[in-house]
Amino acid sequence: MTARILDGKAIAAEFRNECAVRVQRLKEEKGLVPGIAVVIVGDDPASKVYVRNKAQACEAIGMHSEVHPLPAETTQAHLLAFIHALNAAPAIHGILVQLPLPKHIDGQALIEAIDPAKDVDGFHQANLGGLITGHPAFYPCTPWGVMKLLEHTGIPIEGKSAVVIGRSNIVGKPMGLMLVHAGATTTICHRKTQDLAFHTRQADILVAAVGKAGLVTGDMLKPGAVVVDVGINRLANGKLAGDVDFETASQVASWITPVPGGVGPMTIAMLLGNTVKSAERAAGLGTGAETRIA
Ligand SMILES: Nc1nc2c(c(=O)[nH]1)N[C@@H](CN(C=O)c1ccc(C(=O)N[C@@H](CCC(=O)O)C(=O)O)cc1)CN2
Ligand SMILES: [Mg+2]
Repeated sequence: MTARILDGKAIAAEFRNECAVRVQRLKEEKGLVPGIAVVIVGDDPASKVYVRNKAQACEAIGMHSEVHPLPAETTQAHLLAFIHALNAAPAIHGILVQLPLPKHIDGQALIEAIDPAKDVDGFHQANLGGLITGHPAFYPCTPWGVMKLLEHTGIPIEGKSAVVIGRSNIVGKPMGLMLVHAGATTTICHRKTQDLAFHTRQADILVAAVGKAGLVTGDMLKPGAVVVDVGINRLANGKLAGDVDFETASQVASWITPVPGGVGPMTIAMLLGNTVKSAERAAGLGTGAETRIA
């Protein structure tokens, strides 16, 4: 079998176009421009690129975006005060703090300081907790993007066996919950899992999100599996690689995401979706139902 490519770049572009229409509607009907504020602390080169890409994507669909670069030595107290000011800013509908943060910063405390109604990353405990009942204000962007990619295959999730590798708060755990809500029998594997291949071979849907280049090889897959690679690993030669060994996995899977061009672009597109949703709520438009996953 040679897998079909789940083209995140193209699917993200389609979704951004839908967001652009919603932004236009907000402007015309409510005179409101959705606004996002991104806080970045320090000089992490990859983070700077991601933040720039987010700002460009927002501006391209007519949103207001502001990036607040702060020096690595910024104090926790200053950051908290900064977030409180953004919470109170009426032109800002979405706030995010780019991760990773410098070691002296308590990132979770910053996330908890964001108004959950503006937490467009979906990382606040109120939103992650809301995933249990299926009704968070916002879904975390990466797992929500994965759900959109799965939807694109046209393969029903209900009743399928899903395996997520990775148990982070921002990808693995919310991913598992979203798959459960969609009706998959879901296993979350992680670094303590014994015999990873035993689990992955049961998976109709496999999501790899550990940050270990080439961890999943073709022989670890069930033939015909849908394989979604969240990993973005920078190799010594400067190239990017996913957590999945694309060459061998694409011989066994039915669908597979590339790296780059798979999940990454979806993460940014879903951030736009969350921010537009927040602005729609502020304007009294929409019910939120369109972001439901189950
Ligand atoms: N506050 C947040 N911090 C981080 C998040 C997040 O969702 N919120 N996720 C990642 C970084 N990230 C967005 O912030 C992100 C990473 C990668 C991509 C992307 O499009 N990747 C490209 C490849 C880009 C490259 O060349 O390096 C791809 O996969 O095609 C988008 C967003 C951690 N921090
Ligand atoms: Mg990708």
